[in-house]
Amino acid sequence: MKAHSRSILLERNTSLEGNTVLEGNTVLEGNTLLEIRDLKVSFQGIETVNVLSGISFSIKENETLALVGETGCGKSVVAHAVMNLLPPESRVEGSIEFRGKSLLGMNEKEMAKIRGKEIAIIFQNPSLALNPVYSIGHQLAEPLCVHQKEKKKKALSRAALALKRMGFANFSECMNYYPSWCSGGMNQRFLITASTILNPALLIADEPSKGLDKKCIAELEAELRNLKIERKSALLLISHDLGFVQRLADRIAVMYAGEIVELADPSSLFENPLHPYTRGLLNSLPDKGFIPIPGFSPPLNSLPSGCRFHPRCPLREKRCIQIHPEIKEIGQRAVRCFLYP
Ligand SMILES: Nc1ncnc2c1ncn2[C@@H]1O[C@H](COP(=O)(O)OP(=O)(O)OP(=O)(O)O)[C@@H](O)[C@H]1O
Ligand code: NI
Repeated sequence: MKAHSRSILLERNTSLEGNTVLEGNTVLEGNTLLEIRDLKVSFQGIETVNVLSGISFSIKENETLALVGETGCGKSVVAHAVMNLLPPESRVEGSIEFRGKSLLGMNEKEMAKIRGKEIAIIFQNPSLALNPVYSIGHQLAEPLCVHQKEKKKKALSRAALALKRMGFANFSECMNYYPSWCSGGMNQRFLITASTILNPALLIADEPSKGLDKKCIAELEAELRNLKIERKSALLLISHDLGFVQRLADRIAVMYAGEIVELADPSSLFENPLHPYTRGLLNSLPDKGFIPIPGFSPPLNSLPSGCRFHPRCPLREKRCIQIHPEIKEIGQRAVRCFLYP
């Protein structure tokens, strides 16, 4: 079966059966929705900084893939590259395909048709993403008018229905609220309603749980799970919160200093982390004793030679200092480390 020869990082649709990914111990069937291949992003300023190097991964229909890693490792840049929202001073190489179509080659008009409708994003700061001068109802109805040419009245009633479906018992009242009247948690839920009102095949959520209290995080988690189960959406989930990611993701990609160092399903990753950085990251969790990884992530404009993690790695060998390791596939997972030949 061709599916056996596929790559774990890049799962191409090579057979009519579609591809499979591991979800815990169960196998998910589905077609590849998003495929990122050897993505490189640099920013040109006084000096050129290579922010992403050789990022490759794919997301299937209905799959949740999480990107985790310390601040500044490049998670949001991946999200912005997919949405074609990087600033003009950026240089992008590699390929990003959505349903087999290249997103990088698209002009703004073509991209506008995909944004919101096929791929939606929840940005890192919900209060900034909602417009303060329009009511929630207006902001929810607008994409329906723009993308689906819906009449205002019908769009408003569909918007109210979307809020009801999102679990707002007082959905009619919510339609008239303004973002400044509402809590961060509530705005985050409005934003998810707005982002998913057009039923996108892929939702990108950049730190959706940031700044929310425990109750709001639980609600958010239930909503994201709902999107997956009821609407069959795929999700690219970016988060610092490893517990949140563990509960929601089908696969987790661990990033360090602009590259993926490990990719695995949550139970393999949490029970048997392979990369020394992943091990360090897990040991720094409260229930594992809060042991921080010594040192800091290297600045992206002066990366160390060899393995980017070697200055902080307790297991480094001579070759780690000299040679940059490639990412290698081991069964259903992938790791970038010489410990795994
Ligand atoms: N427009 C830009 N110009 C120059 N450098 C940038 C630009 N945008 C991002 N960067 C740099 O790219 C690197 C990756 O940033 P990014 O926001 O993707 O990190 P992140 O992993 O999302 O971090 P966080 O967890 O804090 O959100 C950072 O070093 C950042 O300073
Ligand atoms: Ni970010």
